[in-house]
Amino acid sequence: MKRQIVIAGNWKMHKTNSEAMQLANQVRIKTMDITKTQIVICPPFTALAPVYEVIGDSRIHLGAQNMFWEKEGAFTGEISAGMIKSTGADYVIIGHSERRQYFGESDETVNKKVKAALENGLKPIVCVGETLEEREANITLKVVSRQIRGAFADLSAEQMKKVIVAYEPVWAIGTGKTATPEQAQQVHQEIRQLLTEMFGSEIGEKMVIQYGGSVKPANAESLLSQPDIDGALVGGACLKADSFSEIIHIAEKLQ
Ligand SMILES: O=C(CO)COP(=O)(O)O
Repeated sequence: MKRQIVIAGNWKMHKTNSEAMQLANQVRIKTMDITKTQIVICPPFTALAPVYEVIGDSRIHLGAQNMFWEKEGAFTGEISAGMIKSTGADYVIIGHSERRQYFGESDETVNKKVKAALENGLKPIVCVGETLEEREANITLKVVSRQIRGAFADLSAEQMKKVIVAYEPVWAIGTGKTATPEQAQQVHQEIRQLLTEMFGSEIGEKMVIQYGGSVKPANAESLLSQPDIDGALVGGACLKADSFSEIIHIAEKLQ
């Protein structure tokens, strides 16, 4: 049986508050018939509270795109897990490749953030993935394993029950180049095997592993039909309610 599919939209640095509320409302209306698929939308920090007003207690969950690991203090410009939680969000994306590439995030900082998120009742969506150079050098598995071991160092199996992993090959993000379903499935299977080794078969079996990288209505079905692909982390296609809800409806039919 397929695990529950989780479709998350990473809005990245898009949408003013009024635009964000409009998009969230359109997504809410277009997904009213969805009962099985878990939907998460991740607007920028500034729009979290206003978007929560729109989605309220609907089945749509709210997530942030990043956070800092400290509780509070003199960290100008940073946002804590508790602050995110207070907006109504219950998810947070951690270690996105854009954060790693442009903002110096490392496996170590990802690990600190994952721990702080869990301590504050936020479910982390932890991103891993190789660059094109790494794929061509045949070190995809090595890179992804290092990222997984680093991100989840010192965590218990109990804590891992709250975690989602997103495999996002860097070369497929925003490029229109998707990993083929077979390429993605292979890495997902390897990630699941590694999680089983680290945390036992229950975690390995139940872990939701999303695929991200140019997911759109045209390729969603072939990706989501793979046995180890349990959802999608959608960038560009989540900025339009039509394409995002189309992906969600494709997921709904597969369960
Ligand atoms: O980075 C992504 C989601 O986190 C994927 O972005 P695109 O869907 O635009 O390739």
